[in-house]
Amino acid sequence: MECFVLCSIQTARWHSVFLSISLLLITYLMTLQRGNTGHGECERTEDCRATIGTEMETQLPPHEGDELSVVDMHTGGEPLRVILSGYPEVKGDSVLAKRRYVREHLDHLRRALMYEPRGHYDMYGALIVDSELPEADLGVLFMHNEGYSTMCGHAVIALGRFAVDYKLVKEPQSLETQVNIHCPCGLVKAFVEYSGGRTGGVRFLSVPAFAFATDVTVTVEGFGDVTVDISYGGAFYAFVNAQRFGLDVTKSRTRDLVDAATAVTNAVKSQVKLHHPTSDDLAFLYGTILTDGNDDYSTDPTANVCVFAEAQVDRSPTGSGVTARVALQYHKGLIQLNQTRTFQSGATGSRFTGKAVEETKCGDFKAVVVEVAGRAFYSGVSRFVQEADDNLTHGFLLNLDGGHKF
Ligand SMILES: O=C(O)[C@H]1NCC[C@@H]1O
Repeated sequence: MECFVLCSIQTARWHSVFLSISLLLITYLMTLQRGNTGHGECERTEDCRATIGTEMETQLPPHEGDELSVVDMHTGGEPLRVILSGYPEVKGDSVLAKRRYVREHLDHLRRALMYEPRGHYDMYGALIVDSELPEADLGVLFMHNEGYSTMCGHAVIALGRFAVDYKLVKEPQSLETQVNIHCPCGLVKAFVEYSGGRTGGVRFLSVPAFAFATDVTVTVEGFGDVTVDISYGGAFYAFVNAQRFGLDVTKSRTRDLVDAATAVTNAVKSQVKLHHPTSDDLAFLYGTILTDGNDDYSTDPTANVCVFAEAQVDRSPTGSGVTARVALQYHKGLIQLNQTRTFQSGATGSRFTGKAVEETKCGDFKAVVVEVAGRAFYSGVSRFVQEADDNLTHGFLLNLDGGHKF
């Protein structure tokens, strides 16, 4: 009897321990099933994910000020961050005046979008603005790691698609839709392929391009006297065969190519005075393009690497650089009108084509209209925010040689 009672009590104890463990286990499993997210209304993990997804689309995290929304694209690997919202009104009665305005009053937004943590050293951006030209479909300001460019071919190729896809121009009627883009250097005409409801490759006719000076000798720190050509394709570039530095644009270390090109840029900036017939705003050296030296006409591709702004490396063959290089080749009698050449990026191997299509003038310079063609792709959309107590929110660049830049 005594044993029966004791044994019953013991059995009851075991039952209650078993029951408690079971309850705990069931609660734990239910929590797991709910995703343990705090979204009590969703019963299953998939429902919770869907709920979070919907909320992510509509709800921003804690922040102060306006969000900055963008569409990210790339052309031959070179990024283009197209800014959709977040900028205040850009004042100025011309695209060039607007470029001066953003440099003086809104540069913190360039740094926020181009620099880390939202961008990176080699990020590139486009801000769509109104144009004073009646024939322009849109105006654009270009931005990079140092400031604001006057021309950007890879961006024009991407913006051509963007303008059609985002209905900045009327519905495409034919296999090619024209988009007139007013860049700081002038009106650039882009032609966007359109078929089966999708936009595709883009060709553009740039502003008059000309050889500014050939066989100019400058003294380059670390390399001695170097002979360069200087040409304009909406922006000024110095051109040098990479062999001069014992380098190969497709095989050498990018660091070595950047160092040589940057040294040339510094030398030309300090030793050669540039001028442009239509505006002083255009009269500056944007960068140096190292080439493989294959400038005689050939159906084979010719490679180059463009180092522009503050030692920024173009992943694409550089639309404005191709324009300037074609003008230089034409000036030297190495190519004829309508002879198409293929230009390959030494950085990624991506390709553009380029040809001179018409002779023209730019002030006293004999110039050519150059057509460049390439293809851009979409890579994403983002909504960026800033928190007032984040002291890195305005952007910074990590300097590999030490320190950082804000
Ligand atoms: O394609 C271009 O013309 C541009 N790419 C980056 C540097 C140049 O602005």
